Amino acid sequence: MLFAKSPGDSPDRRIIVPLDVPTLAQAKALVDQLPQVSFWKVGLELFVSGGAPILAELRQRGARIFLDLKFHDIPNTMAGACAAAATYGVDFLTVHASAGRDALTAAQAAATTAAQTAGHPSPHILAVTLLTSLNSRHLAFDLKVSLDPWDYVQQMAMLALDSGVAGVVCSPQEIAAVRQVCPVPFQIVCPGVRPDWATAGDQQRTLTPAAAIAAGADYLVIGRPITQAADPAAAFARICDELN
Ligand SMILES: O=C(O)c1cc(=O)[nH]c(=O)n1[C@@H]1O[C@H](COP(=O)(O)O)[C@@H](O)[C@H]1O
Repeated sequence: MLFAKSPGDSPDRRIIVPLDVPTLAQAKALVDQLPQVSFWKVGLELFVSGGAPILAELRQRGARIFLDLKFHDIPNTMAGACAAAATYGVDFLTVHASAGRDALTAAQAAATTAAQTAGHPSPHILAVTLLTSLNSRHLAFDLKVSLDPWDYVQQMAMLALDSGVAGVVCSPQEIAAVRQVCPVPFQIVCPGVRPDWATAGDQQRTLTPAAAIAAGADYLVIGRPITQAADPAAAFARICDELN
């Protein structure tokens, strides 16, 4: 499962759909509704409520898995959590970049070792740079960070690269900032993606799917525009058409 995006990856294989639902039954129903989706994200809501069975279910169906638990803790705890998560055989796993260099390095090392012991390829640890629900005002006034999102994300990306993790999660608005300092094959995975026919909701720093791919995203995480559409399969197909 350790892979870099191949240049031949078609648009549909570069879209990751989050299973942001409260029960395993609802998650399975969504997976059944969207057989075209090859890459699913399991996040906090579903993992806390339903636990690991959804991961086994997705693996059995041959899907790629992004386990998005956004760990943020001291290095020893991060290492233990990432080692445990790596035994599930997932492709991507998230931690917060602001946990710091030692925690990031420990996370990737522990995940790699645990995955190998369990007979899985190592998961790619992705460092979340700055949540896409935050804007420059939140950064300046609430968090008292003096950098704007572009510079802050770039700093977090340099820290992630330097710490040995495989990539970052960032808004599509900062893809160029990341690529300036993190060469391929460092992975750039972007939520905060909104087709122009969808509402932004709580996302603050967005681009359309086509603009995000044009800017150099390796993968797009697109949730509610697909999963809360009246016809999720049609919404997914419409986004793929726009990317083609
Ligand atoms: O790590 C993530 O996936 C993530 C990071 C971030 O900065 N922003 C963000 O929205 N996400 C996730 O991406 C998904 C976006 O979903 P939608 O806003 O419905 O498209 C959610 O599952 C979020 O948890």
